Amino acid sequence: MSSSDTPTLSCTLQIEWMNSQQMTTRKVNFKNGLLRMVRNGFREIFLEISDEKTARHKFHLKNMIVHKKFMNEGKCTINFKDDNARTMMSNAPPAQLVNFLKTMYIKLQGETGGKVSLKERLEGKSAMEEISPLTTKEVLRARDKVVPKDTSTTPKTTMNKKRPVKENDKAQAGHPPSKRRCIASAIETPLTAEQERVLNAVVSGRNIFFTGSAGTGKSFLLKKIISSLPPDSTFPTASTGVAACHIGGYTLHSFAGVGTGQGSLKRLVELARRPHVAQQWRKCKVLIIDEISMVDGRFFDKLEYVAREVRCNDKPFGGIQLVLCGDFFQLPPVGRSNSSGDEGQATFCFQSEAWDRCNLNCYELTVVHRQSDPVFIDILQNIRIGRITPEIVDRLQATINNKVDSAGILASRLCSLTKESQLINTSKLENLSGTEKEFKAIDSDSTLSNMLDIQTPVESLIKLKVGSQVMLMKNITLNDGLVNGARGVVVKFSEGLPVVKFRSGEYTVKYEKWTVKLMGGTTLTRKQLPLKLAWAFSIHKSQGLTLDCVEMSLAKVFEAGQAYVALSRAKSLATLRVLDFDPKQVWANPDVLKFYQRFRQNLAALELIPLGRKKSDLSRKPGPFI
Ligand SMILES: Nc1ncnc2c1ncn2[C@@H]1O[C@H](COP(=O)(O)OP(=O)(O)OP(=O)(O)O)[C@@H](O)[C@H]1O
Ligand SMILES: [Mg+2]
Repeated sequence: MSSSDTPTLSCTLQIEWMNSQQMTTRKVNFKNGLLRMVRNGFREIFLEISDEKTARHKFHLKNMIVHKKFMNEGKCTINFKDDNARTMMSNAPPAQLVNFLKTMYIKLQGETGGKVSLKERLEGKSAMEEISPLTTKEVLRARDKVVPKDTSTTPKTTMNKKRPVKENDKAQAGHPPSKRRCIASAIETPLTAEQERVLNAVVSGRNIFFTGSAGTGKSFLLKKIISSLPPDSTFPTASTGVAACHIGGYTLHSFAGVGTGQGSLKRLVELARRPHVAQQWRKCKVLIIDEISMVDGRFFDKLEYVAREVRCNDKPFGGIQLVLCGDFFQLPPVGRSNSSGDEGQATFCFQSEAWDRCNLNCYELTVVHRQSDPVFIDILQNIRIGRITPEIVDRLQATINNKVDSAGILASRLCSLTKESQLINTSKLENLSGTEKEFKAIDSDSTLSNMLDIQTPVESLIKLKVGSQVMLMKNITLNDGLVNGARGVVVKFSEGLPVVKFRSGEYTVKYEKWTVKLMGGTTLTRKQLPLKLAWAFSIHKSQGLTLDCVEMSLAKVFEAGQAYVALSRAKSLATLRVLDFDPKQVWANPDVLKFYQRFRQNLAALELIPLGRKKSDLSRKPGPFI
C-alpha cells in the first residue's frame, strides 16, 4: 500500500453554504487549507476543513457528491447534500488528491457496514478522532464492492463516475478504453525503491539532478513527481516540444519567455520582465526540466541570471527549486544552430556555471524497465559508454537476419536525418494503392498551428491509406498495449475513422486532444488522430520513446550518443534489426564520460553508489574497441 494513503490533504480551499434556493449565503477561503477525515463515536465519517489558524468546519460525508473531472489538475468539488454546502479544492498535488479521494471512498464503504449499539447511542459518543490510514483489508473489501452486479446497490455516496472500472476490459474496435483506467493504472504502477528515494528528495525541497540509462524510468518518475507537487507553483518543462508534451508541460524556452535566448543579458531580462512572463517566473517554486542533455549550458547560465533578476532574489535561480532529469550519454544540445545563437559550439548543461552554483543533489536510476533481457541490457550499457567488444559486434550484426515484421506490421526504420525519414514515409504512402484519406487537426487557434506542429507529437494533416504503417502517439490504455510508440497497420476505415491492427488487437482510432500551455496561463489545444506514419522515423524524434519493432541503418550517425538512442528504443534484441552495424558508429562524448566518472566518484563518496556497480564501469576511454 502506498504511504500516501492518508486521511489528510493540504490544498487551497473554498467553502460555500447555500440556502434552500441554492443561493450562496456564506463563503470562506483558505489559501493553505487542511482536509482531515474524522469519525465520531458512532463511526460516522466527517470531513473537517481547517486553515492554518483555528477555523474548523465539519461536514457529514453521507450523501456527498464528488466532482472529480479535474482531479488530475489538482481540483475537485464535494457537495455535502445534508449540510447544503460545498467545498472547492484547488492546487492539490494530484497524486495526493487521488489518494485522498480513494481513502475517503474506501472508508465510506466500511462505514455502511458499521453497527452502532443502543448503549453507544445513549452514551452519546461525540468526540471526533482522526481516521486511521487505509489497511489492506479495507482496500480488498472495497475492491469486492466496487463492481456492483446490480446498479441499484450503488452506495449512497456518489463519486460522479459513469461506470465502475473493470481491470480485464479489452480494447476492442469501436469501444474506446476508458482514459480513467489509463490514468488509474499509471497512478497505481508502484515506484521502485530508487525512484521513491528521488521523489522523497524532491518533495523535501532539495535541488535535484537525476540520471540513468535509457529506459530506467526517468520520464515515468518525472510524471509521478509532477503529480506529487502543487500544480500552481510547479512548472514542468523539457528541452524539446515533444518531450514537454510527454510530461504535460512547456518547452523550457516558452516557460522562460526570452524568445530564442539570443541577445545580451540585459535584453533577456527586459523580455522576462514583461508582466505576463514575470508573473510566471515569480509564481514558480519548482522548475522541472526533462531531457536536460539537450539544453545548451550557455542558455542555462542565462536563465539562471534572468531568474535572479526577475525574482529580485540573489539565491541560485532566484530561489526556485530545480528538478533536472536526463541522460547526457543520449542526444547532446543542438550544435551551432542552437538557441543562444552565439558563436561556437553549444556546451553541456553540466559545463555551465549555474550547474555548480545550484548545489544539485545527484541520483542515478540503475534498474532498466524498458528491456528485460539481461544480455541486451548489458550490450546497451556498453554502447552507452562507447565500449564495443567483438561479442557485441557479433550480436548486433546478427540482428540483420531477425524477422521483426509480424502480421503485416513492418519494422520502423530509424534514420539519422529527419529529411530521410520524411522521404521514405511519403514514397511508401504513394506506392500504396487505394484511396487516400485526410485527417485535419482541429486547433484552438489556427494562426498558431505551426507552434502546435512543434509542440505536439502529431501533424496538422495526416494522410492515410489502407496498408499504412503507423505509430500510436498517445497512451490510450496501458494494460492492453495501446501505448505511445505502439506499432500497427491501417486495415480499413470504419465510419470515417481508421481501424488499426496493433500487436494487441484491432482498435478504431479516435480523435484525441493535446494541450499546450503557453506563458500567461493561456492554453492551445489540438484535436487530431494519435497517429504518425511509421515506415521511418528520425532518431531525434524517437528520443524518449519505447518502440515495438525497429530497424536501423547507422551509417550516417553524426553525433555521440545517436546510435545508443536508436538501439535503446527497442524492447529486445529479437525486435531489433540493424542493417549495417559497424563499431565506428558508436562513441561517447569524452566530456560526458569525464562528467559521469566524477559523478560516480561523488556518489561513492556519499556511499550512494548502487550495490554491485563498479566505478571502473565508467572509467574507460570513449571510442570503438577500447
Ligand atoms: N517502476 C516502474 N515499474 C514498471 N515500469 C516502469 C517503472 N518505471 C518505468 N517503467 C516503464 O519503463 C519504460 C521506460 O520508462 P521511461 O520512458 O520513463 O524511461 P526513461 O528513463 O525516461 O528513458 P529514456 O532515457 O529513453 O527517455 C516505460 O514503459 C515505463 O512505463
Ligand atoms: Mg525519458
